[in-house]
Amino acid sequence: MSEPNPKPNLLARLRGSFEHTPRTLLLLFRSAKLATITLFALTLAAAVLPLGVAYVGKAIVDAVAAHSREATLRWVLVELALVAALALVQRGMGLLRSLIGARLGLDINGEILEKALSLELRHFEEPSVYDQLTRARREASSRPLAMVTETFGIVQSLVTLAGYGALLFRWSGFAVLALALASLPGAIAEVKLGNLAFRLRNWRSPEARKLNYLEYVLANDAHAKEVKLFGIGPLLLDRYRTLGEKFYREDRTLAVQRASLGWGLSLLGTGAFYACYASMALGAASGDLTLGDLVLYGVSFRQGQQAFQSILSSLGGMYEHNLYMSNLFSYLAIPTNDGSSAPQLALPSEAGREQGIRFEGVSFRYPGQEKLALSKLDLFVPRGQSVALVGHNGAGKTTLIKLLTRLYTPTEGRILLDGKDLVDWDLDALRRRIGVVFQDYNRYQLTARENVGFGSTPHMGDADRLSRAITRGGAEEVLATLSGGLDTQLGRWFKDGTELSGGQWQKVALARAFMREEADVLVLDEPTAALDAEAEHAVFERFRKLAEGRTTFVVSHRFPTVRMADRILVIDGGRVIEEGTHAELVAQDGRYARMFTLQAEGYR
Ligand SMILES: Nc1ncnc2c1ncn2[C@@H]1O[C@H](COP(=O)(O)OP(=O)(O)OP(=O)(O)O)[C@@H](O)[C@H]1O
Repeated sequence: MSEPNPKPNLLARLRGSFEHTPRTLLLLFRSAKLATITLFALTLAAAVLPLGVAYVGKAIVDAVAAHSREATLRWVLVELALVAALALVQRGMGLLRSLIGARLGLDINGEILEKALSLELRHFEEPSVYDQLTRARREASSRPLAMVTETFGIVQSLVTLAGYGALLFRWSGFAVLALALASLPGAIAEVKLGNLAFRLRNWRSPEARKLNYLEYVLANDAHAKEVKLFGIGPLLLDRYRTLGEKFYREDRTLAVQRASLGWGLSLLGTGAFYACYASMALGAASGDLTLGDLVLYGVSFRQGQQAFQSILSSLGGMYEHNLYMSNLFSYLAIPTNDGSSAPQLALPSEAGREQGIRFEGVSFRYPGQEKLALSKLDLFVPRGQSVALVGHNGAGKTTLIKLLTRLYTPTEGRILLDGKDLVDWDLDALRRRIGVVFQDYNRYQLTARENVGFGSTPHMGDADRLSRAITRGGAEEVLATLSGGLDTQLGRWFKDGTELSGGQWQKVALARAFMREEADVLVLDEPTAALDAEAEHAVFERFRKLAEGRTTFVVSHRFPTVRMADRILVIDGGRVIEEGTHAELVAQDGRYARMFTLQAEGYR
């Protein structure tokens, strides 16, 4: 998001306060058209009714002064009717605001999440985008409504102010001027402080995330074990408190500034009021004004001032809301390349087309990193070949898989599947062809049926496919232990959930990948690390059978698994440094052979 200019002039700030109002109103209109129109109509009524009440007040006093009982009673009844109507209008506005707020929050949150779905993996790993997303989500339920409420409030106050101004003008143009001038410094201060408050929160964003993170680590089931056993709780709590204290001090300074400035400015307004009031009272004393006029002008000045004040405080708020909306809109405008608009290139005919996966001079650098994670990789894997990737931690194996599955696009070079660049593939069609299980697979706190079925959502209701996937993933035994079968809630987050062991979760994740029966490229990125040796062997035996005719990539540190592959690639520093079958690589007596011997010795 573009940071607000640190020192824009007042006019620019004022203009900036309303920059996103039209688009927000449009959002509101789209979400709740009828309610918005009604709210606007009620706002106008709420603006006009107090003017009527003030005018009737004058009529009552004049009727009293004229000793007319009938007129007095009549005006009191009119005032009662107006006040009752005003109360009704205000209730209606309150109701509409809460309904519109709920609707708008839901719609905007939906839009934010929909956008999150279209973001690429790199966006989630970019702190600035992640901050933008967090900020957008944090206040989605309150800010847009606040902006609308504030805008309508300003319209209401402007109408009221214009009305009081007109009433007051009948007495003196100077009084109107005094009303405006006495309120001006407040306008400046509000806009300034509003800007400050937002920038404070904006600067804080990364730190605020840290605060949330500390909170999360301290009070979450997944971390509780380590936090207790390593005794890091007090240390983390201490950090949490230190950061929280810093926030508190900043907030306190701002609040004190706001309060003291507000106090000083309200004193100015009070002074202006009493100066005018004295002049009115003297006018009434000398008979230039009726008692009713004195009441009317007094009320007009006072209420006019209040209307002005509420416009001012709305301005400060508007500036903040507007900056929030600008954050939201720029988040929603992040350009994404989700493949939906990718040009669908005509493919050469099936017969003449290369079948397999080709890496051509592929290099990749993670956003914000200097080092290449993959460097000038050339590779061709014909359809049906099984490939194992081995290498030290951080060698680039997972990166290669992420590029192959198009979670990332190469920084340089290209990857072709069946002769067509991955970026030209329709993303859905591409993803349908690839089944993948990562080492950090998800544990959905949902039913077993959903945990498996998510592998192919169109087939979630296909009992045969589900059961085949469960068998292939080796998860039959896991399912057999669940009292509710496929409909058992998994995990501990929700009521009646059954927690699984690490290995059991892994089998469920494997079953999920096997739901993708159409996939002809299968990728297992160390998904068996939590399985015992016997279970891993069983998985790979099955995997081998299933994978017949399909292209497979397996990342593993275990040689009994690796050696089953048709072709082994040894990756180091983002390059393929050795390749061949197990026997060939052992014969080469290079890096692979050394790694193999080391592990074999470990098993002895
Ligand atoms: N999201 C990321 N952002 C920045 N750098 C990353 C990211 N993921 C990985 N890297 C870096 O890229 C390099 C390759 O990492 P990669 O995950 O591909 O290794 P790997 O061979 O799969 O390792 P392991 O066996 O530990 O899983 C490493 O130097 C790592 O620090």
